[in-house]
Amino acid sequence: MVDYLLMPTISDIIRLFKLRSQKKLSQNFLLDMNLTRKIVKCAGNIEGGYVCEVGPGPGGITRAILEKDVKQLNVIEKDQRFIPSLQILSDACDHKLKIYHGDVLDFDMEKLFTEAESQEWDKKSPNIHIIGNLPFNISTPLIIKYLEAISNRTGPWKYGRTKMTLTFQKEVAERMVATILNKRRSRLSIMCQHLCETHLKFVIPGTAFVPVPMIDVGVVHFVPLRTPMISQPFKIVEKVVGHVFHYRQKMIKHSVQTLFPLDMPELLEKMFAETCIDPETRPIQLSIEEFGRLCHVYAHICEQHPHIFDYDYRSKESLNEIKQFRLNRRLSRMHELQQELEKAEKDVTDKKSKFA
Ligand SMILES: C[S@@+](CC[C@H](N)C(=O)[O-])C[C@H]1O[C@@H](n2cnc3c(N)ncnc32)[C@H](O)[C@@H]1O
Repeated sequence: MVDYLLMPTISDIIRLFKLRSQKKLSQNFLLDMNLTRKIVKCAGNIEGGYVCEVGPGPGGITRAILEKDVKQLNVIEKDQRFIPSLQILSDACDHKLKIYHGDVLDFDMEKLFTEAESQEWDKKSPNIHIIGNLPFNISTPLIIKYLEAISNRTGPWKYGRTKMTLTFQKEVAERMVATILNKRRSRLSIMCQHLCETHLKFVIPGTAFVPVPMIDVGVVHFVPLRTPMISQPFKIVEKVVGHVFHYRQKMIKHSVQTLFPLDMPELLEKMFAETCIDPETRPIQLSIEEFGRLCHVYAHICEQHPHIFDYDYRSKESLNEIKQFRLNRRLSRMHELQQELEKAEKDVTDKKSKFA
């Protein structure tokens, strides 16, 4: 156990190393050990376990993790300025703290846990944990990266259903746990909940951080599900869910259309006919099971038309096609109106000649 009485406090470290927070790295520190301990408590029993902390900064959460007598704590920090103070902590705890200087977005975590005991996927979770007060600017891409790894059972999920306890901007955390019909329901709700039990544990007011950010922060705990709720590859689910929420307030017939070229209307029809979903539903009204049906039909369509998966309605060619399609539709409507007008004029002329 580390004797913190002999260690500089986190505030001392910030002062001694003249560490001014860097906005571009979303540095908002937690100096209150009661809060850092509360975050670590949300991770469950980590004693004797292998932990990876993302963005340790001056080490508030790091200390709270070490207090739990873990077997090994790996930390990944991008800002070089924190490395010397983390090194002091590592020396004080018999080097069970391993420091990695780098960017967590392209860090291969799999290698960190080779000594840990793995568990079969459908058994209990291994004693491996990912914990972090995440930098807000990378928290969404990072959780999407981790969800993809969960789906593929790679990285820390090669060892079983590794749990995560991470912080997010409160609104983002609320989106992750939002259930059907909740106004916060979004792409993140489906992506998180189809792969994990996702719990918002508690909210930390922005005033608890140094410097104080403009936002409050939610602590979210993730436990991967034994069986994903949507049994399709991550990329298919990500694409369908992303597109469906593209027009949040509109009926899904508009957003689902963006998955397909306009000159293949039969594919859009197939999506609704085969899923038995009303095209006038709004995205937040769909259950995960209904998203699953949309993903299955979409995957089936992609098997039959392999180019469909790469179709991007925002590409220059697609936008030109959409413009051309709309122009043609308008021209044909004008043509119909002109024909109706000519017919009406002819009727009037016929009637007039009848009464003359
Ligand atoms: C919100 S602060 C949290 C610091 C500390 N854990 C705490 O709670 O006081 C985020 C930390 O992540 C680090 N960081 C930012 N971007 C990073 C990245 N791409 N990879 C690794 N660390 C990063 C920052 O330097 C900072 O130390």
